[in-house]
Amino acid sequence: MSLLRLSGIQRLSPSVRQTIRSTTPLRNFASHVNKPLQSCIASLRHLSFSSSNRTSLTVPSVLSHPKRCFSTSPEADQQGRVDTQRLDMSKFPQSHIRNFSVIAHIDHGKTTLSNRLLEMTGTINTEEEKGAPLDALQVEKERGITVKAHSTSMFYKYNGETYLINLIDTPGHVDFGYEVSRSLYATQGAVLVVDACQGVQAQTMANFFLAFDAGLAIVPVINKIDMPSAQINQVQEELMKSFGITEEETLLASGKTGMGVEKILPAIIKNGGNEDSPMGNPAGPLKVLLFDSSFDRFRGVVCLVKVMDGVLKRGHKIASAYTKQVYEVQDVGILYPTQLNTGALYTGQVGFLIAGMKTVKEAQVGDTLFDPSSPVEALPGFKPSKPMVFAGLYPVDSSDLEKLKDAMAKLTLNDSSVTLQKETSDALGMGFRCGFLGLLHMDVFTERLEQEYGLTVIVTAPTVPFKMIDAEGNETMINNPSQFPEGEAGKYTYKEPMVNASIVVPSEFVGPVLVLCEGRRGVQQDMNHMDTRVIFKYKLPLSEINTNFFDRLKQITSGYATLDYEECGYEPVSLTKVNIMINGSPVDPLALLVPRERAEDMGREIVTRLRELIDRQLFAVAIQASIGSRIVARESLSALRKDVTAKCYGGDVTRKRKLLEKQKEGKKRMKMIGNVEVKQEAFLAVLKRD
Ligand SMILES: Nc1nc2c(ncn2[C@@H]2O[C@H](COP(=O)(O)OP(=O)(O)OP(=O)(O)O)[C@@H](O)[C@H]2O)c(=O)[nH]1
Repeated sequence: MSLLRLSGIQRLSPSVRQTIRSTTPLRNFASHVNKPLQSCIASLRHLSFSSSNRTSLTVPSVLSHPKRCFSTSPEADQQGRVDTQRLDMSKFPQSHIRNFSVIAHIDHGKTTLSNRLLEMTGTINTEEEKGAPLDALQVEKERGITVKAHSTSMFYKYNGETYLINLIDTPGHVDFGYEVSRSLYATQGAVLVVDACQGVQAQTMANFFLAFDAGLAIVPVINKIDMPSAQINQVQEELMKSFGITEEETLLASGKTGMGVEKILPAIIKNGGNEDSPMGNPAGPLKVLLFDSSFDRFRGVVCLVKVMDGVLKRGHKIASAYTKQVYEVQDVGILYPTQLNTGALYTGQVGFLIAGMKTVKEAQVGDTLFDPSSPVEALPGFKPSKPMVFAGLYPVDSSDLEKLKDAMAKLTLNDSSVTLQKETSDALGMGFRCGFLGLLHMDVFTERLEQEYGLTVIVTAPTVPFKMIDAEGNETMINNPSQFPEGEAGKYTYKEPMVNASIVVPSEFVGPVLVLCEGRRGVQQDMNHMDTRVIFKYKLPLSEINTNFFDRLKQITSGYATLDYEECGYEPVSLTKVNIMINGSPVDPLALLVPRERAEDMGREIVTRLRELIDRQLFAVAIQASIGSRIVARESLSALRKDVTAKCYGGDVTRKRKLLEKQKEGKKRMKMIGNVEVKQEAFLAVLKRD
């Protein structure tokens, strides 16, 4: 068995190359395929996916450090466990280190498989630890999704030698793609997990090409082979057709039962050989890549680092290339799976670092840390993640504003991709305009506010960032419909963010998917057949993807379609604002920016939907949509008071109180707009489209 890696490019047959070229949704991979390896590496060095939100690699780490050092490793027991009390990290030279990420489409079983590996190597032992050590956030456990990449080290004995293996479990959802790209930067290999029932899906392709472009060794694993509906042969064919991965290269496993999992670590060690151990100069001046950071209430900022050259030791001084600040290393070690102080990390090793940084802003992801007495050239760094969805967050109870501010400040300590700005709404009072990576990211953030800080918030209709351009060509970003210059809109031109979307769908659903994409202003770029499935590539406005596109896609394909997308620049749009009024008063959080040609239809659709979402009140309610001063739609709610206690025969006070309490509970996520109660669903009515 051999690992697929950069040098494997030449092995690909012309038909496979063609398939990769035509089915590659996200990168211009084809341009590297036919070149000799040297020029291929040279061009990879200069790869800069400038238009990509997901991709932030610029120079694959494997290419930038020419030296390696080999010697022997320390003794471990048969399972690979070492005496953590006397752990000497200097005993793990580069030849005995493997750093790899686990990548896959969402729900294909990365976390389950990663946990199996930790169990197998004795890294986790107790039942509690086996729970879900790699999905640490409450929201991750509850939803069964990974939101943040999780790094863990383990020891593994192979052919009498102990290896230090660092595994990074990455999120599968497209919103958190930036976590995948920066994780890949700290690794030399990637385990590509593919569900045996679902086969190659949209994020399988996106993540494969991220890893492939970074020159990583790829270990393909067909997972969930215990499932009765597993179609191993078919998935194998898809891997061959999509990526040129042969049957001999593929491992079969089940993260759930543990079947076949024992072959994964040997594959990572053996097949890559020393070629896949991390490079770097152990005798060189200290150079450390900071690839992730989090905030610990007790310990301050915890950085995740990879030592590129030299040795990182407790007590030594380090400087940040980004902030120019100097710190003293207070603690350094590996995550096993919790922090284990080792006093030092050596070239090629991945672990944590605590250096008295006060906020995560000081711990800029992609930063280079070095010895201030021996300055080094900074690593190229990562492109910062850019928020693509903006929404207002308002406390249901206005007196919670300060609490909300504090809670958001704390949450953003751990999630620097969220942007915050104070805003005031006529209808909702004081709140915050927040920028998120996508709708799931927004959902997770608001859920964490509720779970971790007990705060209930109203989220207003999300909008994408538009560009407003004046006659001189000056650009202003518009993240809120209230910034739209209604009276003088004609003085400006507008641009909207676009995405390149890849959709994988069974052939029988081609028709409905075409109709959906065209209806959402999509322009087809490509369409390819892969056995019984079709891969579409569409250029679509991001605002269209954000309005229940994925839900509709799932509905019309009986749940089979998968979607991946990445930002691909801005295109002109003729923009206008639709205002919504309740009983004659404009409700600013319900306003939306839409293409002029769709504005009237959208106004009508939203007013109809709001009619269903706003409860009847003691008085009549009029809901209207207007464009400028022109009313384009109107719906009315007649007066009615729903008496929830009507069925309680007079005397039973306790029962009556219980019902009223229940009704109160149901009103929790509501806001009074004028004298009309508007519930959370109404604010998100704009997200729904037929
Ligand atoms: N039958 C079976 N089910 C599995 C296997 N591996 C994972 N699952 C199930 O598949 C679902 C998703 O598993 P996860 O490990 O959370 O998937 P993931 O890829 O980490 O998910 P994200 O990080 O959210 O993308 C869970 O319900 C698992 O129990 C397997 O080998 N066999």
